[in-house]
Amino acid sequence: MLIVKDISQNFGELPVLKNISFQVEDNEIVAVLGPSGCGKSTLLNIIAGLQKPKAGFVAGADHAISFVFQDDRLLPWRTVWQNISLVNDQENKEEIRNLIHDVGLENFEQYKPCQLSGGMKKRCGIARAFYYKSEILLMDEPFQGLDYCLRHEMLNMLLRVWNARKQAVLFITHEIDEAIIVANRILVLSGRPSKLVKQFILPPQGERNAKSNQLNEIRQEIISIIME
Ligand SMILES: Nc1ncnc2c1ncn2[C@@H]1O[C@H](COP(=O)(O)OP(=O)(O)OP(=O)(O)O)[C@@H](O)[C@H]1O
Repeated sequence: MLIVKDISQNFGELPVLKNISFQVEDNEIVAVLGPSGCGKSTLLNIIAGLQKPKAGFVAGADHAISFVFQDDRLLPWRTVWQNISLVNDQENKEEIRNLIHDVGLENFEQYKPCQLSGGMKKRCGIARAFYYKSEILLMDEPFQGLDYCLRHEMLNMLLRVWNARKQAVLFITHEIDEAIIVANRILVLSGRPSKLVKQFILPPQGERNAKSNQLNEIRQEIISIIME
């Protein structure tokens, strides 16, 4: 479980985050939405321990955090297999094979990043993040810049991998529909200084219909919070 308690952050005179508190349970995908520049990446950097907050604390994920960034950060001189395997000391061949299968990279194990498409690099990054045994997986707009179809393919792939492993995921995005597809819970932040305005609990994946009135209402409410 991840506990974020009363986090505030300033950059000089600029107040960015104000008293942000929430938890992410094990086996839960929580999406964070908010207007551009409200401090989503700042929050993630604080949780990852890359930045110290002005106030508040983060608990529950001190030692084991996986991070998927907007860019792929694969080692260019390593193959797909090696990029995944290197995050753990002991190589678990079966788990790597399963992950490569689940992300759809079978037969590309020996390819290097320069031989992969953008989507394939994302798949490799996701496999690597799940292979590293972490308490929480942090994802900072991992599918930004991908076209609509590819983004949907990636979200389905993420859900497939997650369903087989169920781990705590904090997913930062500015795409409302992305959050509605992938998350169990959505946290909505206001503009700077950013506060946690509201959280939405989504219906279980199997019962979720993107066109349902319930999800439309959630979508509209999120839009009105973000546009305020
Ligand atoms: N290291 C830093 N030094 C000074 N200001 C910073 C620093 N990092 C972020 N900021 C400022 O903090 C605010 C929040 O930035 P952040 O990148 O966290 O927002 P975001 O919500 O992730 O934005 P976006 O959705 O556009 O990616 C911005 O005004 C930014 O200029």
